[in-house]
Amino acid sequence: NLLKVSELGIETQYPQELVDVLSRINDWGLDTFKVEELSDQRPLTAITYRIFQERDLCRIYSIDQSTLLKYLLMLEDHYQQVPYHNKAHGADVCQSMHVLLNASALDGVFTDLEVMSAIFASAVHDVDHPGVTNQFLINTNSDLAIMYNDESVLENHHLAVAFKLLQSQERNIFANLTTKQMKTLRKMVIDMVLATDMSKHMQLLADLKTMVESKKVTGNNIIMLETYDDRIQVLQNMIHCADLSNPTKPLDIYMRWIDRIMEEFWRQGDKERDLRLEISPMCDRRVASVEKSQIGFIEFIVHPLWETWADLVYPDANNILETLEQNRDWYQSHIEPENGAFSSGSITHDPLPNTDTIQAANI
Ligand SMILES: COc1ccc(C2=NN(C3CCN(C(=O)CN4C(=O)CCC4=O)CC3)C(=O)[C@@H]3CC=CC[C@H]23)cc1OC
Ligand SMILES: [Mg+2]
Ligand SMILES: [Zn+2]
Repeated sequence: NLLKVSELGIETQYPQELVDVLSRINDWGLDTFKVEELSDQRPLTAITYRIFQERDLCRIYSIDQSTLLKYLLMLEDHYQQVPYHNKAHGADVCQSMHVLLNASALDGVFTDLEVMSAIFASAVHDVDHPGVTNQFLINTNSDLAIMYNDESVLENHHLAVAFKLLQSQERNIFANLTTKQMKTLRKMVIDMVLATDMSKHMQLLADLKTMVESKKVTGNNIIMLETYDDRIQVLQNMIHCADLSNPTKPLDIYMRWIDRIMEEFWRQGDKERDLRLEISPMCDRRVASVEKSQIGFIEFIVHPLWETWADLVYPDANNILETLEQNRDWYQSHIEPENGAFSSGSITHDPLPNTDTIQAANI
């Protein structure tokens, strides 16, 4: 088992099973929940450590393995125990980003530093998330909203926590980067995590569409990105896609993410009800229509984004888009029937949002 610990980075009673599950590290559809169970609740450390090994980043950047483990374990401990935005989500987005970076249309496009920045940004992107939205933090005059003046409150906080944890010498995984490399990494990580704020979604998607229309490729269909703005725009859309990847995963895995996000939204709705605040979209557990919310989420947000991403890296994301459309069709055909006026329980009230609802959702 000692060998296993150094290879895996964490202690576990199931070393062989964990090694077997992690052998799918490069696949879309790795079961993050299985890693969570088999790693003794250390999915973020297990997955991120494996990706650093897979990409040989410790050798390339002289990162001491015990320093990396200390940082990852501390980072993981700073994810809160909330239903969805917990360490399993961080691990899932990190692994999804890792797979997206392997698109053949992006072969050789990004430097090792950009790749490490993207993996790091994904691992840290929701650290210390309190399980409520930016709007809720603003509406309740929270300390975080005061600290960040209502602008990308959560995303600024995730970044501050992630970089603060680097400040101790025993956890500074970037100690051997040059000053210039660290400056570049820090800027790219900030730009990527800030791009996970859903209020940036429409602008990000519009810019991606423009890039797709004017796409320049080399002879063997590899995307050419000449400026920092082009390069960071692709990385921002990539982390945004990874953050919105639940509906593109195998249906059984997708359903388990839905259970978690809905419980987190409903707990926020419970708080809003107690505070006599207007209950946010999809947050009222008494009038929930989970299927309709997912269809709206896919139709208005997830599919437009993934359709455009699939264009950019054509044909590398075709299977992902296919699974998304199959999952959408599944929910379309499983909408609970409109209940009669006298039925109890979850009668559905959520109308599919028209555009001003979407605008109102401040996305
Ligand atoms: C697995 O399922 C989900 C996973 C994540 C999210 C997130 N949602 N959001 C916004 C909430 C407000 N939004 C809306 O209400 C838009 N909208 C409607 O008006 C009807 C249906 C619908 O989606 C936009 C997305 C987040 O901000 C979370 C944090 C970051 C990324 C996605 C997360 C939503 C999911 O299922 C609805
Ligand atoms: Mg977030
Ligand atoms: Zn996230």
